[in-house]
Amino acid sequence: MAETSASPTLLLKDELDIVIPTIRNLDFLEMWRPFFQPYHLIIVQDGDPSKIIKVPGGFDYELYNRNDITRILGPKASCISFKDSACRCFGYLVSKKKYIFTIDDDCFVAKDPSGKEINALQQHIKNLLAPSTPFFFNTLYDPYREGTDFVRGYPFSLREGVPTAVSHGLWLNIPDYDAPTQLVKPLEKNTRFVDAVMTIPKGTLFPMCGMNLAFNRELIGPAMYFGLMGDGQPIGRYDDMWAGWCTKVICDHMGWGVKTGLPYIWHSKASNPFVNLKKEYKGIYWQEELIPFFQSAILPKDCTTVQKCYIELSKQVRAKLGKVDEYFIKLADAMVTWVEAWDELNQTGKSSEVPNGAAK
Ligand SMILES: O=c1ccn([C@@H]2O[C@H](COP(=O)(O)OP(=O)(O)O[C@H]3OC[C@H](O)[C@H](O)[C@H]3O)[C@@H](O)[C@H]2O)c(=O)[nH]1
Ligand SMILES: [Mn+2]
Repeated sequence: MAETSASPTLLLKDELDIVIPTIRNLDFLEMWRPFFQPYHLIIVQDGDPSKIIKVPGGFDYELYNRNDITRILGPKASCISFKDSACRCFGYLVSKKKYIFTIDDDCFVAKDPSGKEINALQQHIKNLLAPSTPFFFNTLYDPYREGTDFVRGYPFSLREGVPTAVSHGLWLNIPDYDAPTQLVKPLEKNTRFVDAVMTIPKGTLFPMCGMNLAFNRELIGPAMYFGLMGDGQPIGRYDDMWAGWCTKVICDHMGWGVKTGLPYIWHSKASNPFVNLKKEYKGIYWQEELIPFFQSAILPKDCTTVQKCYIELSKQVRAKLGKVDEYFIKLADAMVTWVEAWDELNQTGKSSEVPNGAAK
């Protein structure tokens, strides 16, 4: 794909929000300042709403705490997790932009093998603006990157590709391992930089991590619900996994692409594996039933919008996973509440965005 004269990043300066969940602080923004400063930030403050989160000067942002979430959503706030990074999806709800990039507050600028700092946001933008190839795998990976192309035998009828809905980035240093793996390999670091972006083939699920993720909100936003986790819930650290499975099934149905690979960020802090084990353990055996469910999920032809797909999926979750655990009945209800909140905030054009400060 030929590079436009203007850098892709500038093309989306006013079309992309950066969503950051935080229960700590935002010092990490200093390192990202050269790449993030031109963009609007949506900060979702988790935990105690009376705690003051200091935003470094010079950033254009809106900040929402739990009181804001309750004020804006009323009873629908029940679908937004508390005391879990899943709260970040509130930022997707209130954004008015076409694209979202979400990043954790312990993720820093990584360097490529040449020592050059990686502008992760720019790479995500390139990924989202270039088509995907879910129907036929290109063995030279992303055919739209400079210096590569489709290989011999690649059908010309498929070379236009399809719209890209999701760009899933990776992590150097602390990899996104589950608790058991973290426990048995406490010192393992990811030092491998793989210079590749690839489309995840249609019909294939993947473990989506919310740490370094971008998506086309206008396409897949209504399905990017980070499931009910944290306070009062029997499970944690499966919010992004849930969103990844739901969105991949819907992207496959709608004919959109999901990419993974570049960009890398530097993940600095390993969360406590014992705490993580307590959060994850039910998910570790439940997912042996969840994966077959998503692999066999079929969406009817009359599901022509993401909302209709998501509601249909929630019905199938209730019917088929409700017997695994009653949690999935609650989650199916929360999925419906999420779509209702999405439509309420995004059809009336109600803007909750205010410059540089707390929400209205
Ligand atoms: O109760 C909480 C805990 C954390 N956050 C914010 O979420 C971000 C991730 O937190 P942390 O870096 O401590 O967790 P990790 O285990 O490294 O994160 C991975 O697993 C959990 C999620 O799936 C996450 O996306 C993964 O990256 C960070 O910004 C915390 O401040 C919170 O809001 N509430
Ligand atoms: Mn982390």
